[in-house]
Amino acid sequence: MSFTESENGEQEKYIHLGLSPDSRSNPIVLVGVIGGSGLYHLDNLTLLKHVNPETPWGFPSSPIAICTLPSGTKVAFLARHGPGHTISPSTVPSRANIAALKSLGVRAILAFSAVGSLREECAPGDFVLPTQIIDRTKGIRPSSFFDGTSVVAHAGFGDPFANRLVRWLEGRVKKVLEAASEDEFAVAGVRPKTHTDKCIVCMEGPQFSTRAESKMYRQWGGDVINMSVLPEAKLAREAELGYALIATVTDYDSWRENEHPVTAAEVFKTLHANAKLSRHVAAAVLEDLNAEAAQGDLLTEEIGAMKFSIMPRSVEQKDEDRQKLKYILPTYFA
Ligand SMILES: CSC[C@H]1O[C@H](OP(=O)(O)O)[C@H](O)[C@@H]1O
Ligand SMILES: Nc1ncnc2[nH]cnc12
Repeated sequence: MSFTESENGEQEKYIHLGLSPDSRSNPIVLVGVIGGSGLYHLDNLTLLKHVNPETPWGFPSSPIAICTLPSGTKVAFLARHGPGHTISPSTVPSRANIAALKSLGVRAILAFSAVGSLREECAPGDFVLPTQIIDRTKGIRPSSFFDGTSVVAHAGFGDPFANRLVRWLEGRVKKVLEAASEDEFAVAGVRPKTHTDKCIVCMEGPQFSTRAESKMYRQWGGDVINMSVLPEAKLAREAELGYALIATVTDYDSWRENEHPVTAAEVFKTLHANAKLSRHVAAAVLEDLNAEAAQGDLLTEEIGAMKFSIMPRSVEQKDEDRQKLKYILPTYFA
């Protein structure tokens, strides 16, 4: 295939950004939002179309909504558990989700998740931006794009979230929560707060934790708990995408003495209010985040993150595997 001069320019721009060449045939979308439990759509957006890319790892959880902000900026929205919440946390097709977002040109993912709190100070209704993860999944979720291929890669994951992106979000989320009207967003009469520098435990589920497990996670240093941040965050790192999680607290899990342990009914009580405030936060940050993803330095730490993670004997890598991996890392598997 040959390109005109302007197409060559476009192609260079995509390769410079570490994007899949496939994104040339789609509208360029730099920011992807993954909605969790209770968050199946965003507000204030105009739907342009749905896309459903078939990736080498299958189809995403749901067709991805390509929407425009009031300014015309495009963003992609994906419902993690499907639009009707039909996919359990252990079977979310995370590889397809991350690969599909990357194929659209996405560089930054803002993921939302309903979480249980392991700390008194993180109350239902509060928002938490974690910076660390403890993995308590059980090895049953495909968690690497390199699994089953002849290519071995060891992504760095010491800082599992895109720290610069998290820092950038912190102040903005705080501001939105402070400005949100007390009556509109209060949960049990209390105004939601923002917590930073917290550690999230990702458990397998679908059952909630026992009291003993919940107490153990507190001793380990866990602050909040969910069933979804992994392998999503690992795969975003392998695909060189900036990934940050906005965790919204729904319950106190099962560690509190003399209190009943968490139930789904309790989670549902707070989901609606949290989702409403999440939409508010998304509306407040997406425009600026898109501008940062387009030309700021915010996401530069992710680009090139895999450069020295891939083991070097490329002569022994199978061509079909290189072709597959090119979908997420076109710079290294051209
Ligand atoms: C509905 S309670 C448990 C469920 O909620 C969270 O989902 P998500 O992270 O997608 O908001 C949690 O991870 C569990 O999957
Ligand atoms: N207590 C909890 N444990 C795991 N995932 C959750 N999601 C919401 N609350 C949760």
